[in-house]
Order: sequence, then C-alpha cells, then structure tokens
Amino acid sequence: MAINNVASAAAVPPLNTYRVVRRAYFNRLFAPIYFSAVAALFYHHIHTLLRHLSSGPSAAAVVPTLLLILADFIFALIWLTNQSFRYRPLIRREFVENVEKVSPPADFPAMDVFICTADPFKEPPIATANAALSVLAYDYPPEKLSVYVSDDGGSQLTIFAFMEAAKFAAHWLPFCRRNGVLDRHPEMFFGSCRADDPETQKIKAMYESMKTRAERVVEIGKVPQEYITEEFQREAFSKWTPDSTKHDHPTILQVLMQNNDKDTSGAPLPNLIYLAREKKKGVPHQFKAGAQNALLRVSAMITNSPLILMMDSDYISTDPITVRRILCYFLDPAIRPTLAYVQFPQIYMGLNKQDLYGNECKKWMHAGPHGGDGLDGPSCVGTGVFFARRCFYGSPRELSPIDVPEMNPDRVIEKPLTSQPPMDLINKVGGCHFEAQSKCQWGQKIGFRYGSLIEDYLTSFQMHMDGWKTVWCNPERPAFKGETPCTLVSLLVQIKRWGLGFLEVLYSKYCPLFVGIKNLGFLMGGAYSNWALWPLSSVPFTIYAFLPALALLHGVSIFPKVQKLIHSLLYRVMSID
Ligand SMILES: O=c1ccn([C@@H]2O[C@H](COP(=O)(O)OP(=O)(O)O[C@H]3O[C@H](CO)[C@@H](O)[C@H](O)[C@H]3O)[C@@H](O)[C@H]2O)c(=O)[nH]1
Ligand SMILES: [Mn+2]
Repeated sequence: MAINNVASAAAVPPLNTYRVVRRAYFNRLFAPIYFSAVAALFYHHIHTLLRHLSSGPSAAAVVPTLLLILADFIFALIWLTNQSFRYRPLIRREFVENVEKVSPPADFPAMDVFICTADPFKEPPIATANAALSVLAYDYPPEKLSVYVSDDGGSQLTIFAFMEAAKFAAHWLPFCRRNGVLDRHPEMFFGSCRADDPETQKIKAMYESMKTRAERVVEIGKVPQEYITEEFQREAFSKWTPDSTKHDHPTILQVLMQNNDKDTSGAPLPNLIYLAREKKKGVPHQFKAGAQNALLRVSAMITNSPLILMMDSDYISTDPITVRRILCYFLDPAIRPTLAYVQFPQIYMGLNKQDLYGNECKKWMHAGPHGGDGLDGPSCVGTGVFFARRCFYGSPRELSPIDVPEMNPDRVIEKPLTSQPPMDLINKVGGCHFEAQSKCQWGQKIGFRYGSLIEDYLTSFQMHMDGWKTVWCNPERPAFKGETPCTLVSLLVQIKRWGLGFLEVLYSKYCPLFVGIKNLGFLMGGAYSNWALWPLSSVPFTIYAFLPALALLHGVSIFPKVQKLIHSLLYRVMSID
C-alpha cells in the first residue's frame, strides 16, 4: 500500500505534537548581547592592527595580531552559525497508540531495511546478523517487512552468518512476540537475562550454537564443507567463483528468507535478502553511498517499499515499536507530503561516565538536532534513519526522470515475495557500470549523493535545498544503539574522515555558507554551515594553544590589559574620547 493512500485527512486523531523549548526565548535575548561583545573584540583587534601598522610595522607585533584576528574570526563564524540551533529548538512527542486508529495494520506501508557491511574482519558478521535480527523482530506485519544486507566485502563469511540468522529467526521472532521481549537483539537479550525457564534456555542454546559457528568461520577464514548442509546453501556459495575477490565479483543476490516461509508458530516471516553489488577493479564504487544506491535500485525490483530504514552494521534496534512510532509522522497528512526522513539520535553503547574523548557527540547527536528540527529539520546522521523512498528521486513537487520504469518510487508492489526475484533486471541495476550508463545522474541529482566522505550530510543538505523537510525523533526509550570507536587511534581515524568530509563540502560548489544561506535562508543555511565549519575550529585551537606561550617567551604582549580595555571601551561607548 502506498503511503499516500493510507489515511484520509478527515478524521485523524493526533499522531504527534511538539513544543518549542522555553530557553529559546532567553537565547534570542542573549545573542545580541554576545554579538556586541564579539563586535567590541573585533574593534579592538582592528584598532590594534592599525596602530601597529602606523608605528613602523614589525613582524613581532603584526603577525600575532593577524593570527588572533584569524582565530577569532573563525570562532565568531562558528558562534554566529551556531545560533541557528538555538533559535527554535523543538521537543516532539508521538502518540503511537493512535496509529492503528488512523490505519489498520493491514494498510500499513511496506518497509525495506538496508543494513550495510563492508568487511567481515572489522565488522563481525555475527554482530551484523544480530542487527538484522533486531529489526526482523519489529512489531510490524512481517509480510510488509524486508531486510536487505549489502555486503561490500562480498564475503562468504557474511552470507553464512545470515543463513544461520535466517534459521534462528524462525524461532526468535515468535519467542519475542510470545514473551513481549523488548530487547530483540539476541546478544543484548541473552547478556542481560537469566534464562531460567526451559523455553529461554532452549533458544539461548540455539543462539550460542549459531554464534559459535558464525565466529568459527571468521576465525578460519572460510566456510568449512561440514557447515554447508542444505541445497540452497550450496547453490548460494556456487555464486562465488575461484576468482571472486572483495574488489572483483559479479552481483550476488540471495533470498535467505521470504514471505511464504513460516516461523515455528506458523506466522509468515519477513524477507531477508543478501546483496553483494558487482565490483570491478578500476570502477569507482563510491563506498557506502554507492552501496546504498545499489540497494535502492535492487530493492525497487523486489519490494519497492515506500519506507526505507537505513542502518550501519554496528547499529541495533532497541525498541520494537519504532516503525509504528515513525508512522506518527509518515501517516500525518500535514507532514507527509514534504517529509523526507525521520532521524533518530545516535546513542552509543559502552561509553564510560568520563567519556574521555567526547565520543558521545552531545552537540551533534543530542542538542543541535532539536534546534534543526525547529527550522526545516535536522541533518541526516547516516544510520537509524527512516526515509520516504520518494525523496531520493527529485523534489517533493517534481519526480526526476527515471530510465528504468520499475524504479519509479510510486510503483506499488502488492504481492509479497514468494518466488525468484527478476535476476536479469537485478543484474542490470546492481552492475557497477549501471550509473555511468544511466542518464539519471545517480549520486548527483538522485539517490545518495557522491562527492564527500560523509554522504549522509551532503545528501540531506541537497534534499533540504530541494524543498524536503525532516524530523528529529528522540523518544525516551532509545530506538537504536550503536558502537563508537573506543581507542584513540580509531577515533582519530573517524574524526579525520568526518573532518575531510565536511571540508570537501565546504570547498565544493555546494558550500553551505554561500549556496546554503542563499537557498535555505540564514538560519537553515547557517545550521549546515556550522557543521561544515567544525573542522576549521582546529585552526583557532592551535593558535590559542601556542601563540600566548610563544609570545610570553619572546616578551611580546598580545592581550590588552583588562583595565585599559575597559577604560577604552567605556570611553568609546560614552563618546568621551
Ligand atoms: O565501502 C564501504 C564503506 C563503508 N560501508 C558501511 O558504511 C557504514 C558506516 O561506516 P563506518 O566505517 O562505520 O563509519 P562511521 O564513521 O562510524 O559512520 C558514521 O559516519 C558515516 C559518514 O558520515 C555515516 O555514513 C554513518 O552512518 C555514521 O554512523 C558501515 O556499516 C560500513 O559497513 C559500506 O557499506 N561500504
Ligand atoms: Mn560506525
């Protein structure tokens, strides 16, 4: 069922509400006061610079002043653009209990879940399989749920873990339903439950056996013959030729579970589909964005669900009602027509209280997005985000031209998946040359956008410029939890990648300071600029870390004496000077 057909605008009970955070008004009063202080500081800097220049300029006097001006200019720009997040922060609330009053479950829109993984040795397949199990067990009609796993590692080790997960799902899903389990991520559930009744003990033993097998194949680096017991497994593994490598292999698609399979209680199972898109040496694969675009196209041939959940392999769902929660927005006729996505915060597991490296990302993942939500909506953070499929194909007003008619996001596939998917079409759209041959400008105008290491930020920026709106959903019980780098080196690698990603956008033709502010206005453009300016903060931090010490060692005075500064300011303000 397409989302547009679900609810009529007439008798809709409330599905969501919001309030503007009260301190926003205080922030609006405070901002001009702070701005005056910043303006006074720049007055002082320019005054000092002119004084040095007029009294026979010496490098020792001019260079520190110029460095301070540069540092304070970057800080001022970051402060100014940060005001966007403080202007109108929203707190939202959803009425999940009303969803069924608006639309019976039989009319819920179908949903595709995309899980990306890239390397079985860095992202253990058992963890990715756990992520998939946590969403397969969503409290949602199973015949409307399809989970696609994109394996950029093109590895037998990964598909093996998912074969095991599919077998386990037939027991796990009815077990969760029967017992009202909230943590539907097996590892988390068995880690915290005592398993003292026979049913739980039995299912725990099954999970442990699946985990041992999935970990064993990674340990030995291949799937041993004795683990391949069924015909469909042999058929799946035969899709790997002896020459297949991570960087060179054809499209491999395997349906591991489908709607006409039944769980142990006789209920239908969701679809679980494994995809390794075609890779060829020398053909750019565009990393995660490329994988997501391949998923968009391949899923269009099989289910084409109007809603899409995007998840990283190190991410899990922690609340089974999450899909119903987002329906509070996607079924709301006032919000639906321009709603591109509903983003949940990234909440990390395993952080200690001190959070020495600031992994929690409080500003980006918690405070800031509430502010963005009061404007056109928050930026996308890549995972734990529910998209309307339609937003990848043009603006809300106009659908981009599409060269494969099956890819039309409004095409409804009513039939559940019960037979072999159309492999000729799938090989075509999952192929590594497809985008170059297509006239649709994949990665430029449609799909996830290419050109930055942080495709989530760039894609949402362009969606907002196309006129889409977005929603930040931050329920009391976290909907998702994820991993974050836990060593200094891995954290630095991640921060370097994010920093470079922002700079790529800042120095591109889509610079948010110019293009963003021009198209989205000062506040929304400012919010995107604030993200992009973040890596530049390293410049003032470095200047302030070293300049005062160097100046002190060389006997150069760089800061005004407090008394002198106050006097001079008072004289200026009162025009006595
Ligand atoms: O060629 C690739 C590279 C990565 N990935 C997947 O992309 C995801 C994110 O990669 P990761 O290395 O975990 O990057 P992070 O920096 O931890 O990810 C954050 O930053 C990324 C860039 O902004 C976002 O895409 C992510 O959603 C966000 O969690 C993972 O599931 C990978 O398996 C691929 O599928 N193909
Ligand atoms: Mn990650």
